[in-house]
Amino acid sequence: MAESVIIKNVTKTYRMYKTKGEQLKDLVLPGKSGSDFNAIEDISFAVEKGDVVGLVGINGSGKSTLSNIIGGIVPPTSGEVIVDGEVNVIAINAGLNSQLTGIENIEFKCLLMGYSKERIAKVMPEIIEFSELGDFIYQPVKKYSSGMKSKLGFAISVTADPDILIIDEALSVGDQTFADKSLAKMNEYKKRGKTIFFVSHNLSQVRSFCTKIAWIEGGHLREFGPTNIVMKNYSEFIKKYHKLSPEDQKAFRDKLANRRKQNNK
Ligand SMILES: Nc1ncnc2c1ncn2[C@@H]1O[C@H](COP(=O)(O)OP(=O)(O)OP(=O)(O)O)[C@@H](O)[C@H]1O
Repeated sequence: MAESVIIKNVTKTYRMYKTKGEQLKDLVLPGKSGSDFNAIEDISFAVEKGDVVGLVGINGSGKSTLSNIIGGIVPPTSGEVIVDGEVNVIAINAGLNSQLTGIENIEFKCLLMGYSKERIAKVMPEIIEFSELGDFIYQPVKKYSSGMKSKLGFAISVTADPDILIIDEALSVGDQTFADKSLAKMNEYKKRGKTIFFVSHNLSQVRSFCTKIAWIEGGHLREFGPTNIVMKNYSEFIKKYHKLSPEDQKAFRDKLANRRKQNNK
């Protein structure tokens, strides 16, 4: 089978500051204050065309960072992602301009995807209908709730028919009817052999929808493989994690966070 996404030694490092002063000092004397934090570190795996990959991990593990790097929204600090085809990311805020109206956002995203004026005019009614936003489509996106933003993002992306679709928690904020409709659309994509990345905390949805799982822990890839195997291990981990006292959970998260810090002063 053909590889559709190859992730090679990808690391994303953010500079962290405790105060505004530290941040300013780092501008004047680079490297003298603040510390580096690896949101993700040395992640490598390859995905084949038609794979539906669930990205799982506890809060802050690096799922969104990885999906934004695969989608080309965020550049990696080192490593590379090789993608065969057009990628589209659906997340609550991905690629939407809050100053523009819903309609203007649709036009803008379609232009970015290289659509002609005629093609935009053709897909516009389809996108508006899928979005269920009614007259809100004429309002600036800054007036939208997170569910409404997610609806608009989902409607644009599924109509764009990309080769690779990344869905980041987009279903968790909408209403149930919209989530069902979106899940049906995602299943249609799956049947057509498209590559999908699905970021979710809803483990039963992940289990039923995904064929492979990448389990991210503290910025590292802990496991990658078939859903039945990785989800068994991940569910056991989550059960144990939830049984820990809040102090022990914090100690576990701190241990992972320390591993991600560099050059600490
Ligand atoms: N722009 C940024 N600047 C600094 N740190 C960031 C930035 N974006 C993400 N991080 C940090 O990187 C880590 C990974 O964040 P990310 O959003 O990728 O995690 P996640 O697994 O998607 O979390 P969640 O399940 O809570 O959505 C977090 O500790 C986060 O604080």
